Amino acid sequence: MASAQSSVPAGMENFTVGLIGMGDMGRMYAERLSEAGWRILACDREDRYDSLKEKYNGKKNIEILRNGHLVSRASDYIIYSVEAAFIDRVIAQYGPSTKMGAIVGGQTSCKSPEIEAFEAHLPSDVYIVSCHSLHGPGVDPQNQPLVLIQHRAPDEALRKVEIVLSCLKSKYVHLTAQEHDRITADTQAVTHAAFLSMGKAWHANRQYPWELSRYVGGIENVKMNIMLRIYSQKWHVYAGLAILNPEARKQVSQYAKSTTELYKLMLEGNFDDLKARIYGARDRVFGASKSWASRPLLEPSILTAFSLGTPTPEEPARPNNHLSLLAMVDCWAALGIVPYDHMLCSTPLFRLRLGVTEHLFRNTEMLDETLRTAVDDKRYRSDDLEFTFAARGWAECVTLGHFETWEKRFVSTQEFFQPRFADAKKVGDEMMKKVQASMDEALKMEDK
Ligand SMILES: NC(=O)C1=CN([C@@H]2O[C@H](COP(=O)(O)OP(=O)(O)OC[C@H]3O[C@@H](n4cnc5c(N)ncnc54)[C@H](OP(=O)(O)O)[C@@H]3O)[C@@H](O)[C@H]2O)C=CC1
Ligand SMILES: O=C(O)C(=O)Cc1ccc(O)cc1
Repeated sequence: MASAQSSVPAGMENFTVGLIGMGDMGRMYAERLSEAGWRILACDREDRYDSLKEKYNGKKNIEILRNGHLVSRASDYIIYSVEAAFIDRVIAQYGPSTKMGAIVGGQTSCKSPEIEAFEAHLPSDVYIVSCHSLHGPGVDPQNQPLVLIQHRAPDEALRKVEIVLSCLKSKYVHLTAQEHDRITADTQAVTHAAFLSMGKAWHANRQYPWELSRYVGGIENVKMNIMLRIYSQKWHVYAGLAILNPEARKQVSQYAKSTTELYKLMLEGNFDDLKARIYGARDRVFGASKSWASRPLLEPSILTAFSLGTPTPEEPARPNNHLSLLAMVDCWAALGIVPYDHMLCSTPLFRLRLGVTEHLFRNTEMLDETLRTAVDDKRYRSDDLEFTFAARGWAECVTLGHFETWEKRFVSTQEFFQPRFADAKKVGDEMMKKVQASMDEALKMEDK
């Protein structure tokens, strides 16, 4: 069964990997693992059996089966790659068919419900080792973090999972389910709230921000690009991550609270209190971090490279008050979160989101100009009002656990920005490559 470039070690030639859910992540795993020589049994919903079978017919060690029962009974390691909101239902359906002694894991972005479902529905004679690739399906997994959760399994089972997934060339991070959920809430949930709100605010004002002025600075362009990238993904990925993660609610609510309080200080024209609050937050979030002290996540030249147009005397660079970024740091400070503590578990997009925030806070002159603009420049008031509404709207949705409302909010804005996604992806890939190269360089320096 092993292919020419097989990475299947002796003794595991007959080891079979089962994939339930052949969406973006499931397909990425199926294709990469099969290329490394592993035998794959995979399924999606039964009505996709014929189309999937045709797509993978006779190719790359992948056999498509009709449903998860057939995958579960014949696989030695089964990965559920379905929507987080369905995980309980799907595991309840197929879990009892799991082969005796097999290893089972899931790819959902939030681990508490997944682990609960495994415990509730899997037979006691199977092992649980879960996983989470901390990147989207279009990103090369090499050197990206891959969380492994040895929940109910001997070391030998974990070792087998490590061997199978080694072909992804990711960096393993071993965590408990609870640690995983805490870290992803502190990093992804907070920063998603910021960029989801940004998109909603622009949409509410019916603005394509890149069309507002002839010169768009690097920081603005990176912000827009990250926003577009988030809205170009499937809604359920971000909804699941926020709504189902028991740790995320507090973070998303605090983000809305921080936004509202900062906005009120701006309306009052209270420069001194705003400055004291933001400087205090900066010191708490960035002050003790060694990596902040050593080098920036985003080289300033990267940001400059992504400016659009050139400032002219008629169209000079226009300062912004960056409420979205100020609120992110205020939120982390209020919750005692230092995002650098979680860099081992950071996604490429998170590094970009933190990088752009860090860029603003590293530069005292720019930060002061931002605070001045916040108080003095009334041209941003309506954008910021919409932004504040948006942040509160997302927080309410997450607190109430309303998936349907969340979907409607997301999809309506997704439709508004749809025409820009293809271009944004090209530029975004370029940005992430540069951030990755800069991080690899920093790691090399630390190793010396
Ligand atoms: N996309 C990302 O960036 C990342 C996603 N994840 C997580 O990985 C998981 C999968 O995400 P992703 O691949 O992007 O999502 P997709 O929506 O692309 O894939 C999920 C697939 O599972 C299918 N499915 C649902 N129910 C069943 C069932 N009973 N049997 C078989 N298949 C079923 C879905 O069908 P249908 O569409 O009809 O429901 C869909 O094809 C999610 O939990 C997500 O949070 C993790 C890391 C990154
Ligand atoms: O938004 C991010 O940080 C991403 O890089 C995309 C992503 C979304 C969900 C995940 O579970 C993992 C990665």
